[in-house]
Amino acid sequence: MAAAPGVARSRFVVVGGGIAGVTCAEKLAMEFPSEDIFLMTASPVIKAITNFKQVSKTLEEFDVEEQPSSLLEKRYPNIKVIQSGVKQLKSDDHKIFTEDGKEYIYEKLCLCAGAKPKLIFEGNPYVLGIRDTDSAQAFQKNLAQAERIVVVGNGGIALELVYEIQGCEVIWAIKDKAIGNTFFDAGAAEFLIPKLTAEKRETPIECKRTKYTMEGSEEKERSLAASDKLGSALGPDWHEGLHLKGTKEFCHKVHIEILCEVKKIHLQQEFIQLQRTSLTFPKEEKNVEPDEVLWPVYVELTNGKIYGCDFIVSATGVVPNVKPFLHGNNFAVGEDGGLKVDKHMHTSLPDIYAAGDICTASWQPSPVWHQMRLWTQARQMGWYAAKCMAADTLGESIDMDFSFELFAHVTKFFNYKVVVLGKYNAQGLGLDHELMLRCTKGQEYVKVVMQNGRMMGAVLIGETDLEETFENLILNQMDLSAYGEDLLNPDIDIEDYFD
Ligand SMILES: Cc1cc2nc3c(=O)[nH]c(=O)nc-3n(C[C@H](O)[C@H](O)[C@H](O)COP(=O)(O)OP(=O)(O)OC[C@H]3O[C@@H](n4cnc5c(N)ncnc54)[C@H](O)[C@@H]3O)c2cc1C
Ligand SMILES: NC(=O)C1=CN([C@@H]2O[C@H](COP(=O)(O)OP(=O)(O)OC[C@H]3O[C@@H](n4cnc5c(N)ncnc54)[C@H](O)[C@@H]3O)[C@@H](O)[C@H]2O)C=CC1
Repeated sequence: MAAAPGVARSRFVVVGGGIAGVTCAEKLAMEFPSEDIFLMTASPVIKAITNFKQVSKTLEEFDVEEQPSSLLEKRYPNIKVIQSGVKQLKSDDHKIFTEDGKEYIYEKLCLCAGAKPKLIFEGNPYVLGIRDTDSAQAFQKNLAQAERIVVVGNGGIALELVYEIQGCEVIWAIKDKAIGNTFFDAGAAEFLIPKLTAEKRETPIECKRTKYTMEGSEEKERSLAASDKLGSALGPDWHEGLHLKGTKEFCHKVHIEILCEVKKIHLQQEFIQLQRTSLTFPKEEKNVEPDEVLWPVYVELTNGKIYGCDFIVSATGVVPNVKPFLHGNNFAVGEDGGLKVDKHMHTSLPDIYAAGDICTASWQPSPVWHQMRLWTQARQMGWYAAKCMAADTLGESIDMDFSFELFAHVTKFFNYKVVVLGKYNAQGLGLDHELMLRCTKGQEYVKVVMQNGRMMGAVLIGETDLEETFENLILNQMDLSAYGEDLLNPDIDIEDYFD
């Protein structure tokens, strides 16, 4: 049936031009070459995966490029990119409405609208989040004039920032006892800390990849905080094209405040007032210059300390972008605010799927897989959601994708290769587990998590070359009790052992 004038109809509509949405649209375009696939996105550019490499059964590596949507349409002529934000969904009528006043009817819809930074003191102009190209550039611009910043949060972004920033004092405020709590335990944190104090060689700052920039776009004056535009999350090595340098000549100067949160943020005037009454300035702290100036803003921590700074980076996690889709639609939403999806990436509403950062995996997972909002999972979910949409359309059955058998992530922190596998931090294992460690200072840190003689997870920092063997040992759940500590004995070639 033809759609009414002003209304477009497509069998498959995907919302979101990030990794999840683009991968989903590409896979649908391959499965249904004679169907038009509509890809709606609020951002003017889309994310494309290049140089995809399957490192092992479950570990994958790739680059992410920002590209004009015309390139995607050229690669897949049956993908039509519609550059407009979705402002409303009427799931009962299978309709979506975009910001530009248009209406679209779908048969099957996949929501891949990502997430946005969950900021502390949201709305405070001195608090910055980092998510997309715009916010990263706003950060770089502000850093170029900064002498001291406060970084709050202890996950991926904070870890990358404190290491990359040069020429600016960093006060790093973390809730936990040790750094990097989302990826490491205290032992790994100890291994990494010396890198924060080491003098870092000044590397030439250059763009590793050609990045697409909007033609004719002029550099606008920005306020401290970036705009509210919904861009896609940044790609691997996002900081390599940025000049993350403050005004000073030193490399690293990081002071870590543990077991604390931000209690209050005072503007300069408020601080001056308060100083007259109760608050006092920070005393002598390691890696903190004595204060001789007044700062634009002051951060009061729950441990009673107050630090002046130029601005604050809130690297405190993300919240899924569900807002435009919830009104009038009874979606089941997870505790983390994401759209709950079942083992076929299906939300609780008919014909609506979700993938990537927007969704909350709500199936019974494999004992060694868990969700983390990462680009590998965004790709895998987008791909698998398209396969599920295709199978439902064709009345076929489908098994869960193998990528959800084992949590596997490879990345880089403090210039070390980092591989995390399975329940690498003994997540959900309770007290009933054992840890085995091997560490050579400055070179490698290997930790395995064992339960009932079986390997459940591992953290591998440095060039350990153990990822494939450990991946297999976790996947096949072999009883390793007989090998004891030999499992980590560097004099034994573990790969031969298990051949
Ligand atoms: C600074 C930073 C560093 C990171 N580093 C790593 C890393 O090293 N390794 C790793 O694995 N992961 C990393 N991540 C996480 C990773 O980038 C994300 O998990 C992943 O990109 C999510 O992809 P997505 O497609 O689900 O969402 P997004 O990339 O956020 O894309 C969402 C898309 O939806 C669009 N959109 C939003 N709302 C609407 C709407 N209403 N209508 C239409 N379109 C809409 C947006 O414009 C965007 O195109 C990092 C994230 C950040 C911010
Ligand atoms: N190399 C990698 O793999 C990277 C991955 N990422 C991913 O990008 C996403 C966003 O990164 P992050 O913002 O770093 O999120 P995150 O989820 O990795 O870490 C959030 C951190 O903030 C802390 N936190 C939360 N609320 C807080 C509060 N009120 N006060 C103080 N601390 C608080 C948490 O304890 C946690 O340490 C994540 O999904 C992350 O996994 C980001 C950068 C690098």
